[in-house]
Amino acid sequence: MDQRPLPPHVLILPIPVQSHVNTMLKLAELLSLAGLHITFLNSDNIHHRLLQYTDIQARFARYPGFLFETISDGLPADHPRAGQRVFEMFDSMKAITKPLFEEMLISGRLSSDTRPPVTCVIADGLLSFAIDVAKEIGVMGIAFRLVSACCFWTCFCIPKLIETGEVPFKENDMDRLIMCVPGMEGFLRHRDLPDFCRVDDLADSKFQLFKTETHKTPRADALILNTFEQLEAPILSHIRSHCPKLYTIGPVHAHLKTRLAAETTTSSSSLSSKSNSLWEEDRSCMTWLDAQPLKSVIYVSFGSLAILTRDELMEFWYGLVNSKKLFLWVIRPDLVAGKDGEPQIPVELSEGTKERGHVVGWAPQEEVLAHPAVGGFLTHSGWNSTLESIVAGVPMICWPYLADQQVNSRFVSEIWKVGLDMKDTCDRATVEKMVNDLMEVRQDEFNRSADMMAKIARRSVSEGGSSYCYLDRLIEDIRSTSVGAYSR
Ligand SMILES: O=c1ccn([C@@H]2O[C@H](COP(=O)(O)OP(=O)(O)O[C@H]3O[C@H](CO)[C@@H](O)[C@H](O)[C@H]3O)[C@@H](O)[C@H]2O)c(=O)[nH]1
Ligand SMILES: C[C@H]1CC[C@@H]2C(C(=O)O)=CO[C@@H](O)[C@@H]21
Repeated sequence: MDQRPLPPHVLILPIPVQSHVNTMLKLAELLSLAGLHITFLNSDNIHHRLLQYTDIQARFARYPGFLFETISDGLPADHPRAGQRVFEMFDSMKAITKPLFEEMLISGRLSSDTRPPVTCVIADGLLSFAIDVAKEIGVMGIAFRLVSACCFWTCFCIPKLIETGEVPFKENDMDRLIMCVPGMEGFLRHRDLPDFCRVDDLADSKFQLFKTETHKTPRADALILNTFEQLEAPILSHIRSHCPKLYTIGPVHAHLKTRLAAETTTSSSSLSSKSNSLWEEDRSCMTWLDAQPLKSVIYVSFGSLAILTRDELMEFWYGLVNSKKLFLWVIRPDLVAGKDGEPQIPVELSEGTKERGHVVGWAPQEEVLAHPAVGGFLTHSGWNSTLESIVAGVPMICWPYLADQQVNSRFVSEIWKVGLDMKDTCDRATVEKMVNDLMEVRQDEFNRSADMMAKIARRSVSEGGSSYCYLDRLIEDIRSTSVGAYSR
């Protein structure tokens, strides 16, 4: 066996959905900046959409060791890949993607005379099969779970929730406190648990997926989380007692910006870390924002997967118009369920929107949140949106839709105090009141808190910050384990 150290070659496997791909592409670029070889394994569906709406090939061409590969997600081309149906992907990936992935790694066809063999696998934290394959071929297997530490830890405590009878819910007292999740005893209620805990039958496939996959995480050689120490310290210490090799490198989007800015080559300065959008961005919103007063606009977006009923859409719409505040709203082409034709929009809504609103199908969200005219964010509490809002110092109104969003919204309002939790309600009066509380009545209070948290977040990804140091340590560990790869 040739004992010369193998150059590090990392294979990255995301769950094929917008936010996971987006964040893992940013990690891939951070590792490429450090000179590591990267093979990024997208699904055919995602790869096609990235080529359609981004300059992804050109952007990554500057990294000679970077290569895109594709693999089937096992779903039919016309599958919606959104809403609760997104979870069907896990069955198809286990049935179809897993054997293809295994063959890809074991056959060694990702290496050649000019490309070293894979020496490390970084896989989405819910794809434990990829860690098993990494072990099989004797290379480092790292889980990257794309949710908050508080959500990860809540999922990790699912067996305790079952043991103590907290799940399934016995009574419908959704405000009863949960006392068996260490670190969350004083404020986590039943309604704040991930939505897949709201089941009567524990054999529910989504419930079992999160319970099983989360509990397999310690089998990985290490765990990466997109968070920063100062944001979730108490929870991170609980996680480290089970996953001692834990790298907190977030907010990843801000971390990449910092490292690209530090690059001396002129090409990197022109290559701002663009978003990796799967929809066409409508930049008219930036021109519209330029014409608005400071902190006068509430930005509204429910991420890439949430699906609203028509009634929910109307309640948000009336609440926004009745608040008399300016609003910028992302209404994705597939946001509203059963959009069979465009029923008549009430005149008071169309008039109010014409006067104070701007609607786009997809926005350059990081740029929007950084715009001085934006004073608030009505969000579904997806983890990337939450981190982007924290870094931008923009207070939030949280209307969680699924999974981790319920936990995130509770932390935003009760622990980090950078917003309001609108969980489990959707009526125009509440929307109007919360928008006015955030944008007017309590604006100074939330801005002070949000500004403080933004400074801490930015410091963590600056040189010498906790996330900056953890990323350096991750890169060093990948390099050193590459030496012993294939001989484990
Ligand atoms: O008009 C838009 C709207 C969103 N975004 C971006 O899309 C991403 C959305 O990510 P996120 O806020 O995390 O929401 P989801 O797309 O819903 O993400 C899924 O995956 C996340 C990470 O696991 C989870 O936290 C969420 O709950 C889950 O729904 C963010 O980076 C946004 O900047 C845009 O660029 N333009
Ligand atoms: C897109 C969904 C698939 C799983 C993700 C997740 C996680 O724990 O990684 C939680 O639910 C959703 O937010 C994500």
